[in-house]
Amino acid sequence: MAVESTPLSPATILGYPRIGRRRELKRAVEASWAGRTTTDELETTARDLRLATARHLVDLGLDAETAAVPGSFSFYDQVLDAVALLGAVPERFRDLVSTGSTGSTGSTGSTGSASAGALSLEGYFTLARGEGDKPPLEMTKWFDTNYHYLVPEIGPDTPIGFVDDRVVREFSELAHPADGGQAVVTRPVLVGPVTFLLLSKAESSAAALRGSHAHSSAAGDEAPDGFDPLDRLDDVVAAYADLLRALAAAGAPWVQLDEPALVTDLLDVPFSDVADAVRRAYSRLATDLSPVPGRDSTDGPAERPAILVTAPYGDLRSDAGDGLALLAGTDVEALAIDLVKGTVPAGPVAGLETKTLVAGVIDGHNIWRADLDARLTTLEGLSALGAGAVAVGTSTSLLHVPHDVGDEPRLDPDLKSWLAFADQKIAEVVTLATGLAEGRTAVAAALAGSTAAVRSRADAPGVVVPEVRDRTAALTPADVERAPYAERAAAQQARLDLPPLPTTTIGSFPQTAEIRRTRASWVRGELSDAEYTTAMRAEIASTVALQEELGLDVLVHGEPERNDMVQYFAEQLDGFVTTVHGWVQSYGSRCVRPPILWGDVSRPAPLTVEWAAYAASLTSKPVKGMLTGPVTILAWSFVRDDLPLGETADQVALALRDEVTDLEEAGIGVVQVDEPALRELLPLRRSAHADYLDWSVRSFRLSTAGAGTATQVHTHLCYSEFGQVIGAIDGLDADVTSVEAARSRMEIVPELADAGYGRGIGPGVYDIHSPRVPSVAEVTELVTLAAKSIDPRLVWVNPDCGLKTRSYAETKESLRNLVTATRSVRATL
Ligand SMILES: Nc1nc2c(c(=O)[nH]1)N[C@@H](CNc1ccc(C(=O)N[C@@H](CCC(=O)N[C@@H](CCC(=O)N[C@@H](CCC(=O)O)C(=O)O)C(=O)O)C(=O)O)cc1)CN2
Ligand code: MET
Ligand SMILES: [Zn+2]
Repeated sequence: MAVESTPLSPATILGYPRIGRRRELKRAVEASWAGRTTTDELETTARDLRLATARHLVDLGLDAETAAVPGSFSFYDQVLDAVALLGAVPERFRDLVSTGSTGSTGSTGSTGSASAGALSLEGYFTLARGEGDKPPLEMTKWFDTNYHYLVPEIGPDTPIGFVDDRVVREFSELAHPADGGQAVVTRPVLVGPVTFLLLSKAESSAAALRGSHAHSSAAGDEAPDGFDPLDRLDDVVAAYADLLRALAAAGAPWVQLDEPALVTDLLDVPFSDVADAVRRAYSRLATDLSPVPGRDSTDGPAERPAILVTAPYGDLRSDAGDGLALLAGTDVEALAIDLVKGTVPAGPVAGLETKTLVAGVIDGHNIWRADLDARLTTLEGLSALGAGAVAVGTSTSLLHVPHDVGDEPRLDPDLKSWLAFADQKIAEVVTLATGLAEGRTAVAAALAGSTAAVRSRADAPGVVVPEVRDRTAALTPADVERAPYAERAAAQQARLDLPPLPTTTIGSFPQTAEIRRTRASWVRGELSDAEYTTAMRAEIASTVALQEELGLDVLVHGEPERNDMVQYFAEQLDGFVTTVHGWVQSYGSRCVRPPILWGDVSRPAPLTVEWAAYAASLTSKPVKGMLTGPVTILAWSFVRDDLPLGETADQVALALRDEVTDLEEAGIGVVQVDEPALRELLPLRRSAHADYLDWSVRSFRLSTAGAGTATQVHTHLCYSEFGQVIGAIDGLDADVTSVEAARSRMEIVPELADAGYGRGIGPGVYDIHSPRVPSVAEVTELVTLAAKSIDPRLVWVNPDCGLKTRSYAETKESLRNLVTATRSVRATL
């Protein structure tokens, strides 16, 4: 087998959506979880999907033989896949592991402390979803995206070995398809060893014994003294070496190792430590293992495939150090760099002369059709770097974009001509590769089409709306200021008359299958607008009645009318369009359809007032109006690339500001503006933080500062490691801030107090990511803890986040316990 001679294809992508064009994988996975199908049936569906996808990518122009097609499938998450590959299972799940025969070709368990064993597919899902009293692996945002990965827990004794050859089987199944049809030689994609460990948290042995789990921030806090997951690098690398041997034996010419940890400063690891780890890992994998047969005058087979290391999501070079020079200094055969977010040096880079440079010139994280002419110029300029070869690629995996613009018949044709989803991006990559190899004339028609689309977009009505621009241009510092907090707090208490430790929820109540079915019928035209409104009002009425019965103090309408907290707003604002099939995986089987923000934003009519006012008409308790903030609307949409984000944020903020005024006029005295994505949009490089925090905080304040003194403004943040934005939380100037805190046992409260935060704070006492019902004792303890760390008059009691993904049974019981516990603590104040 002439594996050594396969050069990497000149046109490739770093990854492709795996959920399926019609969310086939989501449906199959959820059916299997619900027990409606067996795991064998799930495996079959997944295999069919992988085969069909690989052949589809070949049809789109990726080469079937030169590893152009990435093997980037996952049942749930690529980081969890690495945990399974390594058998790196936390103590509390160790009973799920079989240590006997694993069915693996290379299950030598290369190193090992505790014996590493393979997880079944059910076991794999159990790590993701928890079971009984065993909480799942924690979930957190993947770089600056709305994708969430599962956080590995690695301790000094965590088993680590090559225990699961799923990747090898997935390669072989496409290289030698059982149906005798088109074979595809893929490039298996794995999280690289350095990134894997940098994203892991230290497993606390104490927590492992208790069966509870260590908290998210300050990983290592409870872990054995001084242990750092990176201490296990040699073990992880040894297991990867075994995997690479197995892939080589199966005939894989290339493998892709993703190392995005190299583009961020946010992991709090000095560059010198990262550099040491990279050098050590890749000297073992790339230098010590032979990529060609017969090295050292032996007749041995190749020991590994050629290696492509990728660094998506940002710039490899920063003030901290030069990650490009670092990678170029290793013996891997190819490097992929992000040329959408990253920059290139002007001159040659030592070490690149023997490597293929995969130039990520097509944006994997946004949906605009590329200016191919400009991108070709960038590609031509890369010759200055002195790489052995240049291939064309995407900046990131295409995981973050929907499948196909052709699937959106309802989009305006002009607008459609400006867009490229995953399949269109593949065509762009292929065109650029042809243009680079054969010259511009070979792709003249495609270049002309791209240029025409870019021009038509720039000139289209709605892209620039003078009235919107005039309004943002006229803003003054006074527009982001409210009266002093003390004055507000007094006016609000006089109006709302709340008890100490007021109880509330974060907004959504369970999105039941019935609500979704009703909306689906309405979207299909089977229900009239009036019938749909009646159904949603009935849902609101029952949610309000439930909250009254439970004895909550500040009620919500429950958000039943929202398909999604961002899509719902985008559907009603000018400047956005939404899609029908544009699903993107957010985590596991959960998907979102990010709206497309294409023009200047304005609000043609009120967005939420009718629903909130209806809820308020049903109760004498205060009802909290519920809006999504400007930063989160941008973070979870595809944003325009022709206007600075800060300016777009101000446009959205002004639309929300008008909504706040309308809510006030409808008699609503409490308004919450959610900003769960404040942390997510934080730039990966520290040098960009001040500017980001400045515009994000300003736009939030712009959206809320029109509120009167007696109107109580709440905000809600979640999915956050708060440390990096703690100053910004104070800067938002909300009267009450609710935050995720149940799993970290309220640690955010003293942190906020130390940072000088002195307004209302609602640390979550109920972890809504799990079906577990918190007991009265547990909530009592958490509330007591919070009231000890900050002035108890500031403390609110609420769940961690909205209840939309929970069932009514759990919700009722949990909220009942929450109210009971609060009353008992109140009695002690
Ligand atoms: N945009 C966004 N990003 C976010 C969050 C969020 O809420 N929104 N939360 C965080 C966590 N991420 C999440 C992402 C998705 C979901 C989620 O529940 N997604 C739903 C889809 C939500 C939705 O758009 N629902 C639509 C469409 C629902 C649907 O699939 N309908 C069926 C038909 C309905 C039926 O007959 O049952 C269909 O189209 O086939 C609606 O309610 O109208 C899912 O994957 O299942 C939850 C959390 C972070 N990022
Ligand atoms: N108001 C929203 C809800 O309760 C906030 C969610 S934050 C992801 O669902
Ligand atoms: Zn939330």
